[in-house]
Amino acid sequence: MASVPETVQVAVRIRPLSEQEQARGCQSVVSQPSPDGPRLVARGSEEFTFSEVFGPAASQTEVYERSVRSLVLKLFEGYNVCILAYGQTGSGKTYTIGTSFDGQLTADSGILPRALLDIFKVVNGAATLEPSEENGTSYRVICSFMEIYQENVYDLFSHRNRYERLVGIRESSCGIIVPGLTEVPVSSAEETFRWLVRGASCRAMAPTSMNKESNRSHTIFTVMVRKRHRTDEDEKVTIAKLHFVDLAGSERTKKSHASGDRLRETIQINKALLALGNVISTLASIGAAPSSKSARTTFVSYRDSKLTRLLQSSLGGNSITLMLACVSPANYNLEETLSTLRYADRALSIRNKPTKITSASSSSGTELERLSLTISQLRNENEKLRRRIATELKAFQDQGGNGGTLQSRNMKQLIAQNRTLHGQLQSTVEASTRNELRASIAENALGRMEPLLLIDPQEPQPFGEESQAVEELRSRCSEVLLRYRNEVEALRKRPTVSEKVAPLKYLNSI
Ligand SMILES: Nc1ncnc2c1ncn2[C@@H]1O[C@H](COP(=O)(O)OP(=O)(O)OP(=O)(O)O)[C@@H](O)[C@H]1O
Repeated sequence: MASVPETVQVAVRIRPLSEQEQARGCQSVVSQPSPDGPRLVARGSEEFTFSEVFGPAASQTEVYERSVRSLVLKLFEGYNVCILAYGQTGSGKTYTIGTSFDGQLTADSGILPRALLDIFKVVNGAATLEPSEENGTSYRVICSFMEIYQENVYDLFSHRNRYERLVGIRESSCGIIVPGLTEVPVSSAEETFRWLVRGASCRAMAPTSMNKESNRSHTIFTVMVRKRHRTDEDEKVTIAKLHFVDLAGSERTKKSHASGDRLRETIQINKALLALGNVISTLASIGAAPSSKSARTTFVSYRDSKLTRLLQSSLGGNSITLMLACVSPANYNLEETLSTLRYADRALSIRNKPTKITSASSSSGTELERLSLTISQLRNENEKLRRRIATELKAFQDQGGNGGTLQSRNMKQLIAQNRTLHGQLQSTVEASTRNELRASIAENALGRMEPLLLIDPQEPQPFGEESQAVEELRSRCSEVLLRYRNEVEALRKRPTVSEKVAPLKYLNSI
């Protein structure tokens, strides 16, 4: 099995000179000393080394095969994976990720539709990773699509109008969650393509001086794969997520001559990218000297933007991360290109701790997915216990069932303990199911209510008596919201299944 990269992988892609740049007589100022090597030279003298470098002639297939496919397949081992495109506006991020895919696979299709094809080849049995696991393995695939526009998060799969697509993000005991985000179960690549095309059509887009179809938001397309493998002895469930992050392009306001809405967007985009840059710099300094005192005490400011909060587990967290840094080769863009390359160079030092997600305490999955993991874990533990008791009981009976010996007393104790634990286990699973379902329902309701409380600056605002009525309604909604939030917090503080069944560990160690 291939090893897991522990630092963020960084691949740089140099796009070809655009027609506009050629017409302006721009020169290429970025080159590769050797065509397939990892080195790159900018301005003739500044040299960088990355995990991979793709020149202007590199095809979409080459980028996918060399840098992405092996990471996509890590999903099936239970690892979370994040692929993140970064770069100046118009540098080729959306082209490389394939967020603007039109549903037809061609040589120009980006890595996202290619990854979906590979995922469903495994899920639908056309390709197998581990032949021994062929039998008894089942999969469930769920996808979601969100965008961060001007520090608001929108659900791109929602059927509602733009304003009602707003969702909140929340920190929970199992990481960052987005309550109310639409999660769609999908069963084929084609079905997922349709969702991708539909979601992408709702993205905030506008022409800029650098790109006539510039994306003005950051998007995150997530594919979650739940793999359940059953054997006669036990059952293993892994849940892993693959995020495709298409960041909005950085842009110098002076150069773009943006004004009005475009200028406001640019300022917000640059602010979020600055927050991301700060997180990368801090993590890079920690990664460079991981055992130093300062590394242990340094604070990483994930909370500075929604983007960094959502990417927290991908940067310095438990996932395998690939940054695709996209650059223009034109001398006209040299300053932005150097800035992207320095940003990417720093990201190379970030250390992650990729972890397989097989336990119910994972940060992956929906509430119900996590619950199903818990139940499966408990079922396994119970099954092992039953087998052990059956074996010992048989040995006891084979010895004539002499009830007077120490062994028989131990056996009786063990059987009584098993009965008690079995009862405890049943009631804990039931209680946990009820708590988790109630938390999930309350949280979803919370996610739907919060956007209603926000003021949409684009809507005409009420005044006079109407404004007073709206204010009252808003204040009543806030109270309900607060009640919900307290309820969710209280539910989360209740003992978890693993805390309640701690005696099992004692029994196992007998
Ligand atoms: N490697 C490439 N080969 C051919 N064309 C490319 C390549 N990279 C980008 N392009 C073209 O360049 C243009 C800009 O690319 P794209 O929209 O992907 O940029 P972007 O970085 O996503 O920009 P923004 O941040 O403004 O959304 C598109 O017309 C795209 O087709």
